[in-house]
Amino acid sequence: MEQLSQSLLELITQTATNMPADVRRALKRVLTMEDKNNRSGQALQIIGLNIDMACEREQPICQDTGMPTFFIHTPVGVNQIAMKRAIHEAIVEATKLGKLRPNSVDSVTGKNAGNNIGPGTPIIHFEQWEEDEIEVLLLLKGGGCENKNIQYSLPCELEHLGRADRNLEGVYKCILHAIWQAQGQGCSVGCLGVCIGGDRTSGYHHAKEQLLRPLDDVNPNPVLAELEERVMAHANDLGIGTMGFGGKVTLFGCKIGALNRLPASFFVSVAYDCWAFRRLGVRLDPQTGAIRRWLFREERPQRLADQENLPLTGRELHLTTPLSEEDVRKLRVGDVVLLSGVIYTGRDALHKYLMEHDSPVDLRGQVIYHCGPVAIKDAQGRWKITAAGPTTSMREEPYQADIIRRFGIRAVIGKGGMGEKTLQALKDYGAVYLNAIGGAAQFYAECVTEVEGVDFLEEFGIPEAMWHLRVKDLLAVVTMDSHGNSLHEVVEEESGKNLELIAPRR
Ligand SMILES: O=C(O)C[C@H](O)C(=O)O
Ligand code: SF4
Repeated sequence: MEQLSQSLLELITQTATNMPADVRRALKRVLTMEDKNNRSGQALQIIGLNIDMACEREQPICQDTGMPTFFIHTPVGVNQIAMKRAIHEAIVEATKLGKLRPNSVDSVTGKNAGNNIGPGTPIIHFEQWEEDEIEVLLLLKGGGCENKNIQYSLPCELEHLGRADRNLEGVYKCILHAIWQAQGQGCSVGCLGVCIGGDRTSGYHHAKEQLLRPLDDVNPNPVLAELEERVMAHANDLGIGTMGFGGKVTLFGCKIGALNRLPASFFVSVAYDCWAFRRLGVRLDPQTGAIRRWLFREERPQRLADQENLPLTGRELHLTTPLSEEDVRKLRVGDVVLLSGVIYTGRDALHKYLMEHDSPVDLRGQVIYHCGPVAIKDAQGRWKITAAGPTTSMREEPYQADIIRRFGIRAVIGKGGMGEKTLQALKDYGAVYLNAIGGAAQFYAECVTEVEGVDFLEEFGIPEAMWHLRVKDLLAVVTMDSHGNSLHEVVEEESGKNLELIAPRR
């Protein structure tokens, strides 16, 4: 098995950087469904462009390279201990090369392992089979969409939908509710893996297994096939749209499986995957570990975007940091901004820290970017940002208003929107929320012209550190302004009403 580790490294690299063929086909269709001149359409164009850039550069599609989850079938007699060792080797190497972000954090100490190895990471599921090849499927599912997974225990009451009973109608309601509760926070357009039944653990596991099915297959169970079709026919009437901007497309796949359950339990487990749906596979020679063939991978993928640069409308507003109150008060929901100057990344660890400590830099008039980049050092020892899309902002809701007030921050860039407390702070202190396009890590890395410094690297690790980034023309949409308007509130409310129309209460 001398080639095994190298084959696995190729699998990891390709999965992080090259979108699967079936997902490309689905997204290509999605791209034609939205008008390029509206917010969702422009976001989709950026997503298409980002997928092309990632593939050409062999760099991560999204900076969150997710939880490496392997589903492996081996012929009887293959040494699984040796395979596990080879997987670990490949993961460490892929992390060094910046194909994976260091994503494994000690849950007790908060320390980032730095190499993606630790208790529970990576996840490896082995099974034996009677074929004479090894099959390795890899799913890289990021944290933002993982946070939007949801498990229902039927019967239950659902907002906007009323009672969900222990039957397929109840399951249908749960699935629609799952899409609705995710809004744009899981980087819609999304794709669902669903399991009806099982227990709490096997339910989620089987839901994820559904994501291993080709998007264009037909469910072998005709009842589930019909349910999948029904979800696909109606989910796009919700109006959530790309990134929750409102629009015609919200979902590009729904795969449903079922497991037997205990009489007392009836779970519906939903695994929500973002548009950055990364899963590929390989068939390996069981003697050498060499790749015999690829699964889901397109040899020479065609470009998804129409052109190499984003077509701008000319209506974009140019802003340079530091921002004044006047700059910010002029902005209204719906404006598209091109931001230049120095911005500071900060996510969970930094927000918690700033609640109790001073900032290492003066943040008056400055911009906080909710972002955990992939960063590697070049040959001269200088930091280079190789992937840098936004992270879900809602996690900072408990802190953001206080931090805006205490430090005089004028803009927050993130994705998925924030809540009422932050909206009030934007109004009270003159600040704005800018929604960047989630997952577009190459598109945003391109805007970073220089790393001017970094704080808390040792303490917080690469994704959580405070990076001082000089950016040029970073594109984002104003979705919460300083006049009390929030696009997220509007879309959530309207899609809630649509939910009531799609599946009437009983
Ligand atoms: O961790 C990240 O960079 C992003 C995360 O996947 C998210 O969607 O919030
Ligand atoms: S940032 Fe968005 S695209 Fe990336 S892993 Fe998170 S949910 Fe997926």
